[in-house]
Amino acid sequence: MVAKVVDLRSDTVTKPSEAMRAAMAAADVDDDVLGADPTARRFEAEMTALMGKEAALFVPSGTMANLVSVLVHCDVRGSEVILGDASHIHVYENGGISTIGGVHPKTVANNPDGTMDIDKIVAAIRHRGGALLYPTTRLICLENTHANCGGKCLSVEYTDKVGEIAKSHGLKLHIDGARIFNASVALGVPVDRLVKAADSISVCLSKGLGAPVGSVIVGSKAFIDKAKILRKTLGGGMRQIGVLCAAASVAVRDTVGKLADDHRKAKALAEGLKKIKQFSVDSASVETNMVFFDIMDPRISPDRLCQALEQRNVLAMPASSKSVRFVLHYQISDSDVQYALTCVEKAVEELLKGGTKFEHLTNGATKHSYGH
Ligand SMILES: Cc1ncc(COP(=O)(O)O)c(C=O)c1O
Ligand SMILES: C[C@@H](O)[C@H](N)C(=O)O
Repeated sequence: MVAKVVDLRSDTVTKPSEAMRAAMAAADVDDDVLGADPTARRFEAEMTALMGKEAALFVPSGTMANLVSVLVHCDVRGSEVILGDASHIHVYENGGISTIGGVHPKTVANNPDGTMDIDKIVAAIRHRGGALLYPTTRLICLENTHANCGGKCLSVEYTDKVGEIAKSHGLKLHIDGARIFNASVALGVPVDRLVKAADSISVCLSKGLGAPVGSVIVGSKAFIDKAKILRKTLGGGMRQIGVLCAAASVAVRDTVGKLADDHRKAKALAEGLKKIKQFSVDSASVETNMVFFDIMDPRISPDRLCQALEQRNVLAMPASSKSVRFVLHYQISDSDVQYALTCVEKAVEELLKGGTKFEHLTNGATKHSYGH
């Protein structure tokens, strides 16, 4: 019998549900480059309505969704985008907006709650008069929820305020909404209201929503028309994508309602971790499905803890040289949370005794570190 693995590395690890697989098998498809895949069109129309925008475009990944969005807004050489110094776009997307798009990043410090100070955003906007010397600010990017800030939610009031600043300075606003549904559920704000101020949003279908692949960009029709061309330029024009959109449609239908449970389980996990005196966990700050905790004992490193957990079939990722990240998703049960906590307690005991011999890692849990 294969031992069950409790995979807390990310909410990207879910396997497609039976309903998703059935929808994939039955999907009505066509060549989406030569014409229009009917299931993709239907799904894009669903997302357009759900997000309260004019149009939507399915893309293979969140990274491509952000890249395409930034490049559409910053389609003139010398453009600059204001974004968080801990944002996914700036830290985890290989600098694609610059290396591929030639867009200059102007980082502003992310606060622990995922925001950037409003006055620092305004101060980062280049004066038009400096065009000979300076890049030209064209875009502001937010991230909601904020992955590197513990899955924190940006409020609708904050988002609207940044939107007002963008508009008053002739700029556009993009939201990296990889987990926007987590924010919507945690805040109790309808998702279309939460993103109302944004000109474009990238929404990951393959994270907490549990679809096997993909993201969707939403925005104005003119924006999406340009995004579609750029998607093709980047090699993201795909053929019978109805197979993927069918699963994504099931994911949106079936999993949004489960996100609150993910948040509850994250809280429960954080409360359990808080009882381990070698850890520092701010369980009160857990707003959605992510739990970050610091290891305060020098005998225990994030890598060694993750290795010891892997030997008990619990998978996690180091988040920095002294912290670990657990991410909850709908395929983690309450008993899995309890099992993981028991394994953490045993791993800590073992590491404190110094008795753990580490086998060669099999699953790659600690080959990849989330941290930066
Ligand atoms: C906040 C955020 N934005 C974008 C992405 C990129 O998504 P993908 O992995 O599908 O490229 C991720 C993680 O995957 C993320 O956490
Ligand atoms: C690793 C990172 O790119 C991914 N978005 C995650 O949160 O797991």
